[in-house]
Amino acid sequence: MKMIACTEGRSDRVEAFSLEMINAARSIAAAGDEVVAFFAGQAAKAAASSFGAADRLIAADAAGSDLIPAEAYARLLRDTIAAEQPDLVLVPYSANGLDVAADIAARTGWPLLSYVNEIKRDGESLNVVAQMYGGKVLAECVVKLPAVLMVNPGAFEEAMPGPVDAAKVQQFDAMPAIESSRVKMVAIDVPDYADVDLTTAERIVCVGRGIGDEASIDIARDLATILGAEIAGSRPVVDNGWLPKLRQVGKSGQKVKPKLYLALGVSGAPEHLEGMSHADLIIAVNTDPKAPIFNVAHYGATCDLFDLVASLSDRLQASPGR
Ligand SMILES: Cc1cc2nc3c(=O)[nH]c(=O)nc-3n(C[C@H](O)[C@H](O)[C@H](O)COP(=O)(O)OP(=O)(O)OC[C@H]3O[C@@H](n4cnc5c(N)ncnc54)[C@H](O)[C@@H]3O)c2cc1C
Repeated sequence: MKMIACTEGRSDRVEAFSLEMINAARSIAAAGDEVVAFFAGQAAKAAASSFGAADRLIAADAAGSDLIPAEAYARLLRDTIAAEQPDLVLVPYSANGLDVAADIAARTGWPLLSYVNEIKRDGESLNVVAQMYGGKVLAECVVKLPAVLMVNPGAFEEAMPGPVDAAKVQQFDAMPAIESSRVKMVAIDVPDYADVDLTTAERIVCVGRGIGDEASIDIARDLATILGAEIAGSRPVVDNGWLPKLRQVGKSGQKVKPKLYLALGVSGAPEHLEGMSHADLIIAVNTDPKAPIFNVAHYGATCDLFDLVASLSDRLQASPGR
């Protein structure tokens, strides 16, 4: 079986979820199978020095531009699929991947399964566990190959980074596809980290919509201060203007990996998990025992966050240093 693991990166860095796509393919590869990493973007050199867990790398080098629209990425991937004839294409659930996976499935006629968390091999088919309803329901599916799977970042461990054998790197110019693309990506707005950089925080207290209103964030902020943690929020909290955008965790926010992640009133939608599921220790507080955040939490409390935060803050203040 031949598998293409789609990867991404910008400037001189590859996205961590790229290594997860390679590992997802590796996890179902049997002897004699081949895992081919596909990359399109400016970070082709970084891809060649990171994706050694794949058997080969096909890199479409957008040397002059970080602005690669999904339309161009999909076209480059389609050409690669036509040349390689893979049995399986793994695409990350990313802004780019959302467009690319649909394009590939529509044009090849292959089935597409989205929000994939688990993949097991069964002869010519795959048994796949995919999320539905923001992760509240898990669907067990059997899909015949060839197929396209859009895999949730955070669902698989990252493969060990390392260089790809130079003889196994096939590089070509992505610029013609970018220049002829009907969609032009004009700019990428990178956040200014002068205020806070959650990506380097060791402890994070994250509030979700369960916090109720802006004023109530103060009780979580006080707990964060006691814990020496940064305060963060899920997207609805940020969309409501209760916390600044730089403090949003998730797909369209920051990807964090603190030693402690305390999630208060966060449901654990896939887009949120993408930003925090690799934290060393996740503690979740939610009144709903079926909240998907408990699927990734190491410890969980099914209770009202206000009760827990109040008594935890009191206990910590009563015995500092514990
Ligand atoms: C393309 C795209 C990108 C996205 N990017 C992001 C992103 O970067 N980050 C992000 O977070 N989301 C993102 N989302 C949104 C995501 O799908 C969810 O809607 C969002 O994460 C839900 O936020 P939440 O958990 O705070 O709210 P909800 O899903 O409303 O959950 C609130 C939770 O609080 C619990 N609760 C309520 N009251 C209490 C209480 N008193 N005590 C304890 N628990 C309580 C409830 O049981 C519930 O589980 C994105 C969505 C899309 C489509």
